Amino acid sequence: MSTTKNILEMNQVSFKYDKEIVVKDITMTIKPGQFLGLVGPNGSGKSTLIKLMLGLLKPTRGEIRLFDKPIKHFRQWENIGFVSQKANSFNSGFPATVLEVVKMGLVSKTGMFRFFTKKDKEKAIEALKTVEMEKFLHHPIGELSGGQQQRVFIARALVSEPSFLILDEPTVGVDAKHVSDFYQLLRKLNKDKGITLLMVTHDIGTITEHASHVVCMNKTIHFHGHSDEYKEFSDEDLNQLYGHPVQQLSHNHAHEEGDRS
Ligand SMILES: Nc1ncnc2c1ncn2[C@@H]1O[C@H](COP(=O)(O)OP(=O)(O)OP(=O)(O)O)[C@@H](O)[C@H]1O
Repeated sequence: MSTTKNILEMNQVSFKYDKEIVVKDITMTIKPGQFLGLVGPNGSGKSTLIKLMLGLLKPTRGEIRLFDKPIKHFRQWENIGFVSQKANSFNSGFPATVLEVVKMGLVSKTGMFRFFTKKDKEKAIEALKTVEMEKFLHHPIGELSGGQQQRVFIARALVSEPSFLILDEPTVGVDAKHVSDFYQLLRKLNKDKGITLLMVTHDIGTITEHASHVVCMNKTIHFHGHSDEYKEFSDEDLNQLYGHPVQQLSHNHAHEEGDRS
């Protein structure tokens, strides 16, 4: 049983690339076991916030703690898995098999110049089993569909057995009929494997069905709480936040007008 109090804490974090502040006064926590959906309009600072969490950018102001440690003292990066936006866009000629791609997830642990061991291979196969892709072990990655590639990238992130997994728009490129299977996989990771999840998405209608918590941001945080409370957000609140009409579906599910594939 983990004794970690908070997986992530941000305290009044602000960031600017140049002159303009793109992330402002963000205070939020993610507790072990949560599945947090991070939503907001295009350009609202979601990817920047993820880069700050991963230590790829340094805040202009404020503090970040990972697993209860100030980020500058944090060393257990293998505890955090990351699946980036557009990870699933290998073309058909890409010269790597599914197994090779997943084993690359161990590079941060093993170092580039150490050969993979039999145990590494077993771990990679185990991760592929978790995402139900073990039968594609020797397939070239580029020959798989977008959704299948995305599962392989999740396996690559899982191979170092992280307890916190960050996914940046993982359903982009996954065809609609496989999106619900994808959420089922996330549920399995969260509920059965106890992995804390943070998922960036534009799909504000669906995420509230699956995530336990939602953060809605547009430079600053507009909502941070339980997803049931987020469902209470009115059309007007959402329209104001997105700066254009946002379509509401039944049960107050919302999705953005127009597709941004
Ligand atoms: N490397 C960069 N240099 C300068 N400005 C940047 C850089 N990356 C992003 N920005 C700007 O910072 C703001 C926030 O961008 P960010 O990519 O974090 O938003 P986002 O919410 O992830 O957007 P999207 O949903 O479209 O992916 C935008 O105005 C963007 O133009």
